[in-house]
Parts: sequence; structure tokens; C-alpha cells
Amino acid sequence: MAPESDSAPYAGHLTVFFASQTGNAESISRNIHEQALEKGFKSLHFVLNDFAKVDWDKEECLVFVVSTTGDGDPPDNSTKFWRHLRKLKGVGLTKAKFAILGLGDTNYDNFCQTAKRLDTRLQELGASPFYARGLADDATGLEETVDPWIKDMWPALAQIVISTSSAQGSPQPQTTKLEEEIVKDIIEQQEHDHSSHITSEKTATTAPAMDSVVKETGAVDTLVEGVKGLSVAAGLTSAVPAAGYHIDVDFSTMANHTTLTALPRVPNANLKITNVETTTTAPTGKQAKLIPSFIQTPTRLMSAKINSVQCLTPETALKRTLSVEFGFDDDLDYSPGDSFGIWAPNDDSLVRGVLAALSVTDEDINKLVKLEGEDIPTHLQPVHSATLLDIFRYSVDLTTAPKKANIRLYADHATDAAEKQKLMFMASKQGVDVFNAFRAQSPTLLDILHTFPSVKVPVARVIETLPPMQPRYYSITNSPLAKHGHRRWSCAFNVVAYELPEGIKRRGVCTPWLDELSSKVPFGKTVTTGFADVRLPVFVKPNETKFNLPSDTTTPVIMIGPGTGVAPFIGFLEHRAEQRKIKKRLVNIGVGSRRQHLDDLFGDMWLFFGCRHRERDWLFRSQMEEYKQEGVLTELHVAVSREEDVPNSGKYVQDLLRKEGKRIWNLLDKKGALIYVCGDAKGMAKSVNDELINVLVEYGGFEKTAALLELNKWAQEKRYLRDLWA
Ligand SMILES: Cc1cc2nc3c(=O)[nH]c(=O)nc-3n(C[C@H](O)[C@H](O)[C@H](O)COP(=O)(O)O)c2cc1C
Repeated sequence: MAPESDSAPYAGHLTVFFASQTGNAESISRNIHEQALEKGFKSLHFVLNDFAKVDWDKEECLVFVVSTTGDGDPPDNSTKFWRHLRKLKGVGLTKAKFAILGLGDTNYDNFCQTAKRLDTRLQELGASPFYARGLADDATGLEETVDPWIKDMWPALAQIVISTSSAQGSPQPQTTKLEEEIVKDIIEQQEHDHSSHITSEKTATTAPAMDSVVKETGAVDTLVEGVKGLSVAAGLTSAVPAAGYHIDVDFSTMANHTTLTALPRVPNANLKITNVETTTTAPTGKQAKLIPSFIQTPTRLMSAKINSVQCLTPETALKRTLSVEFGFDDDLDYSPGDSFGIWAPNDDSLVRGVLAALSVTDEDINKLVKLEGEDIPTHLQPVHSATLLDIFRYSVDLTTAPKKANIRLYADHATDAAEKQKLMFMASKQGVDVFNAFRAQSPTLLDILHTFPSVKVPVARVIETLPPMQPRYYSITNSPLAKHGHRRWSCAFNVVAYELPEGIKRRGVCTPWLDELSSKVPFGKTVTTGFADVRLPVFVKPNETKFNLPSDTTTPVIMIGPGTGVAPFIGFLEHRAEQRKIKKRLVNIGVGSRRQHLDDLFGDMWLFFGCRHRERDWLFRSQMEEYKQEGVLTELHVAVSREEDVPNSGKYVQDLLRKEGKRIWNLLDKKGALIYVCGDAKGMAKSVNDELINVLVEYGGFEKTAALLELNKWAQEKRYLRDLWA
């Protein structure tokens, strides 16, 4: 097979390989190759068995699109390659950077086995991935993963192409039009990577970049330790089953289609629910409130009590923002900038509504059961003795909009012909617009069962096909150096509750739960006593972003965090205030080797904060002003978006960055300041990024594209740190 290439200008070299049994991987890989050529890359395209046509020792950038066939086997047109790969020894592929897109089907036992094996083998041979592996599932539709995976691969690819060329070139690269495009992609990529990082309510993952397209689970494997026996507050809202909303969408286009195609396969039935002991009744009273032992978290699960809750906003504010302090019996090891996870249960009335709609009796809800079966999802495997109530509270996600495969499953269990037809249509390629309109209303499982009441799915099928429950993550807003700091964590968040244009009320999982647990503290007030005697399941989030204060206290920091994005910076400031106190004591008693002025020991701390109205949502205002007065906070810049003519201000944080551009550049250039950005990934982070580029251009003398590259370099060097959420 001759390589396909063209005479595009040299801009990095890419080789796309495929292994395909029925043609999917081949056509997807061809598409990647063609797009690469269009983007100006020099690209080659080969079937894997033609591996010898390229010099593997010299290859620097490889993309593989491989399917799995048989019983987890590689396609026939790659067997020669696999034989060769098995024979290779050592780590001779250290130059090679690769990306793998696997195609498979979760209805088969060995999902995407070829891609997984290839990944492992290439790394054993010394190659390294430049982009996270994508695993596309034919059961739900390959395009769901393939399209975003390809789209987001370009900036990742551009990053290695650029770093190769700039390593060889001058420190201030002469950038081409292509590079300019690539650099824009990098910035977008960074936003994408970070957008899944931390949220004020939505689930967050710190899994590899591109988490949104990598459909693997099972990263959590540390089992619960030492928390059994503590009472936990389950969903407190109400024990009355909710009824669910009717989701109204227009099915008129259904009449135009007699044939439905690309219907996802119904996932295999593996799960069996067995009674643990027929005579055993579930625990009651305090016993019934234990933190279930089947919760799996990435770090040790701990139990927290609520110490205090402050409602930071008045009634007139658009959002209800709470600051909650949790207390612990044991010492915690953390740094300001770290985050923690809370394992919140689904709302109790939703859980009971779902169980009622699935025809589970009140008696059965509370019986102890065991989940068994070969090949059941990892998050269900530790359930050896739990009530269905707890399984639905803590193990499964009831609120994320359904995937097509779920809709297809519900269609199979609809007894009413019209309902079945509608569900099948939504699951098909032809019904994609209706499916999207349906999903846009964020239907819970209860809403689906309410809208299609003839659907009677066995409980085991529901449990094994729902996504796993995810913890919610929050930035820590306090310092371990403060009084009792090692025994408490604080966080700040907006209570997520809103209404859709259709009049449907939606709410988050964790934040309304915390609000209710603390009996909805009145607006603007702080409550420190009278909380229910309950413990909350929490754990430290592994810190992968290094979003922490620099160890050298003289390094200046520029903190940009409007709204609840200010949360980690409040922790930074408390920490610095405590560091200053400690130093002051030491200097005063003469322990300091020199009696230095306190300010010389600490670098500048500049904070850029943004709110709508100073009186309504200037969060942590008094703390900020105090820190400013004490000299902890060197500069405080507050943007106000909904008030006219605020002196020395602007509407948004980026406006203030522009105003202070020259001084910011000096702090960056002369004193090596670090930049921290926290908050909304889409609007704010993008505008701040643009403004920082302007600062580099206007005051640093960079070409625009060189400024983009410089900023990208800073991000890699952890000099420009971002903690963003979608
Ligand atoms: C006979 C057969 C066996 C398959 N076995 C597996 C398997 O073991 N694991 C898997 O993840 N997918 C399996 N699949 C699904 C394919 O990998 C998937 O449909 C893919 O899109 C096919 O891509 P291709 O056309 O490039 O071969 C199998 C498909 C067929 C038809």
C-alpha cells in the first residue's frame, strides 16, 4: 500500500495507522489523515500491517485508529504488526509520541482490547502518549467519542509540533500563519482540559486531559476505611416520593422516517440482585444512617461534621452563596489550593420516586441485598450488603441526561406501542434532533419513567446501566496554619437550583443537600450551632494541578478569581497571614538571622475579584479589606459588572487587568510573579487569557503569536496556573 501524502508545506510530520475489520477504523483514520493535510501537516496513512514502510526509530508522531474484533482480538490487517511488536525488545521508541483512538463495543467482553494492548505495549517500548486515549463505543454511537477526540487532538498535536520546532529554533520563534492557528488551538485546548477540573456543583474529574472523551471508569480503587459506624445524613429533603416531570418534545419528524438506523445495542444483562438473608431486616434508627461501606473514593474516605455555615449573600443577590466549615476528629494534611470531594447522596424524594416508578415496594426498598454477576461495573462490585435505598442514593447517577443506549433499553421495556416507537426513534440516527431536545431538558430517570409510564425495567437492569455516582469537588478556603486549621476545611459555593424555560425545576445534588442539612441558613447570616448530628463522607482530592502557593514566600502572586472563583485565594490569603504572624514572632524575638522588614520576606499578593453589585455579591468582602489593611494583600482590584460609575473599577476582571497591564508586566518580568486563575472556564478564563496576551504584547514587546506561545510555556512550567470549571 502506497503512502498517501501531498506536497503540503512542512509543518511537522504525522503518521496515521489503522487496523480495521469492517472498515470503520479505516475510514476514520483516513479522515484524520485528510484533515491533517488540510491543516498543513505532512501526513502519511498506512494500514498497520504496512508498518515496515516507515522508519520507527525516526517517527516522532504517530496516530493509531484500531478496532477490536472476535473475542478481544486485533483485526486481521494488523496481525503481522502484532507479531513484530511482540518481538521488539528494549525501549527503542523513546522518540515516538503517539495517540490512540480505539473502536469497540461495550456489548463485548473485552471492550477496545486492541487499543488498550497497543497503548501498554508502546509505552513499554519507550514511546509516550501526547494525547489521552479515546475509546469509542459502537453500542452508543462511535461519533459521540470520535468527533470530539479528533477535534481536540489537533491542539495536542500542535503542542508537540511546536515544542519540537521551537526547541530547535530561536527563543522568540518566528511564527507562521499555521502556528498562529495552532496556538489558538492550544489555548482552547487548555480551557477544555481545565473545564472538567473543578466545579461548584457539577461532578468533576481530574482524570487525564480529555477526560470527556475517554470513556473509561474504574480510576477509583481505594476502598473505604474507618468510617463505618458513623451516621450520615442521607437525602433529607423529604421521604415523600417525587412524581417526576413530563418532558415535552416534538415528535412530528418521526412520521418522515420508516426505517431507523444506527440503533445502539442494548447493554448485556449481567447483574443479579440477591437477598443477603431472607430473614434479615435492614438496619433501623441510627444504624440505618451509616455511611455505606461500598462507596469508593480515590483517597481515604473520612467523615466530617458541619461546624458552621455562613450565607455570604443577601436575599437581593442573584445567587445564594454559602461558606461551609467542616470539622474533623483527626488531623488533615493539606495545602491551600487543594480541593476535597464530598460524596453526596441523591435527593431522597427523587430516589423514592424512582423506586416507586420501578414498582419496588416500601418493604423491598429496605431489605439488605447483594449485587452479583460477572463483568458488572466496578462501582457495583463492592456492594455486598446494602439496601436498595442506599444503592440508589449513593451508587448511581439519577440526574445526568440519558445516553442513547439507555433510551434503547427503556424502549425494549415499554409495553405501550406508541411509547416504544418514540423511544426507539430517539435512540436512532434519524431521531437525533428529538433526542437532543429531550436531553436539553436534563431529564432525570424519574422524568423518563414519568414521561413513558409503560416502561417497566427490572431494577437490576436500571442499576447496571446508569452511570456511577460522582463526588462533587470544592476548593479549600482556609489554611492549616490557622487556629485548628488542621481539623477543619471550609469551602464556598453557589447553591445550584434553577428553573428551565419549560417551568421545570432543576437542582444540583450536593449544594442543595448541604443547604438543607444546615436548615437553609438565613441570607447574610452565620450559624454555628444546632446542625443535625450527622457525618458527611468526604476525601482529599489528589492534587494534580499544583494550584498551590509557591514554596518561596518572596515570589509574588497574581490571583484572578471572580465570584466563587475567589475561594482558593481566600485560603491563600489566610495562609499568608499566618505565615506573616509566624515570621513576625520570630523576627521580634530575634530568631531571624537578620531583622528584615516583614514585607521583604513576602512577595506581593494581588487579587482581582469580580462581582455584580458590591452590596450583594462581593463575597468575603470584610476578609479582603482586612487583609488589605494588614498588608497581607498588597493590591485589591474589584470589578463590578452591574453598577454604573464605580470609581477605579471596570466591569470585568479582564478590564482591570488591562488597566494595570504595565504594572502586571513589571511584576511578571522583574519579579517572576505567578498567575493564578480560578472560576468559569468559558467566558472569564478566555477573556483573562486574551488580556494576558495583550499585556505581553503591549508591555513585553512580544509578537502576538509569540505571546501565546510564551503563555503556553508558562502554563507548562506551572507559572500560569488555572483551576477552572464548566
Ligand atoms: C464479530 C465482531 C466481534 C467484535 N468483538 C469485539 C470485542 O471483543 N471487543 C470490542 O470492544 N468490540 C468488538 N467488536 C466491535 C467492533 O470493534 C466495533 O464495531 C468497531 O466499530 C468495528 O470497527 P472496524 O470496522 O474498524 O473493524 C466486534 C465486532 C464484531 C463484528
